[in-house]
Amino acid sequence: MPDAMAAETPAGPSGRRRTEVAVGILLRADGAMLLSTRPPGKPYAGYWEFPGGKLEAGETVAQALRRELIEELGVTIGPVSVCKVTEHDYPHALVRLHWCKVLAWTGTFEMREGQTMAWQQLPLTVGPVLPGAYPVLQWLAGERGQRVVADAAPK
Ligand SMILES: Nc1nc2c([nH]c(=O)n2[C@H]2C[C@H](O)[C@@H](COP(=O)(O)OP(=O)(O)OP(=O)(O)O)O2)c(=O)[nH]1
Repeated sequence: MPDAMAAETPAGPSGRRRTEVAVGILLRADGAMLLSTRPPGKPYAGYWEFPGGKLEAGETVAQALRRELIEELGVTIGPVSVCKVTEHDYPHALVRLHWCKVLAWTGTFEMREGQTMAWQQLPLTVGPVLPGAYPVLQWLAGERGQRVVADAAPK
C-alpha cells in the first residue's frame, strides 16, 4: 500500500512517527508456526518474518491482518485478538507490531508476492529472521521451553 495511506501514530522516543503493523502467528495443530521470506524490493528482502503488514487508515488490527493474509497468502483468517505489542526502531521506520495468534483459517496457501514459506518448529531451521520478529520468537520459545535457534555445534 502507498505509505501515505499507512496508519501512523505520534512520535516515539526517537522523535519518529510510529507505523502500525498487524502480524499473524499462524499456528498449526502440531504447534508449527508459519514464516515467510520478505519479498524482493522491500527493506530486509529475503529475511524471514511472520505474515502481516501495515494498517491502513481507519483499520483495526484484525481487519488489517485479515486483508494482508488474503493479499499475501490467499487465506482467510477467523477472529483474532492481539496477544502482544512490541516496537522496533529500524533505519527505514519505527514500527509498532501488534501480534495475533491465528488458530483457524480457510483457503489454500499461495505465495502471491513471490515469497517462500515454511512451517517451523523451534529451534528454527531458517534464517535470518527480521530483527523486529525476534522478541516474539523468544517469547514463544519461552512458552515452549525451547530455544529460538539451536545451540552452536561444540568445537
Ligand atoms: N509482516 C511483518 N512485518 C514485520 C515483522 N517484524 C517486523 O519488524 N516487521 C516490520 C517490517 C516492516 O518495517 C513492517 C511491515 O511493513 P511491510 O512493508 O512488510 O508491510 P506492507 O505489506 O503493508 O508493505 P507495503 O504495502 O508498504 O509494501 O513491520 C514480521 O514478523 N512480520
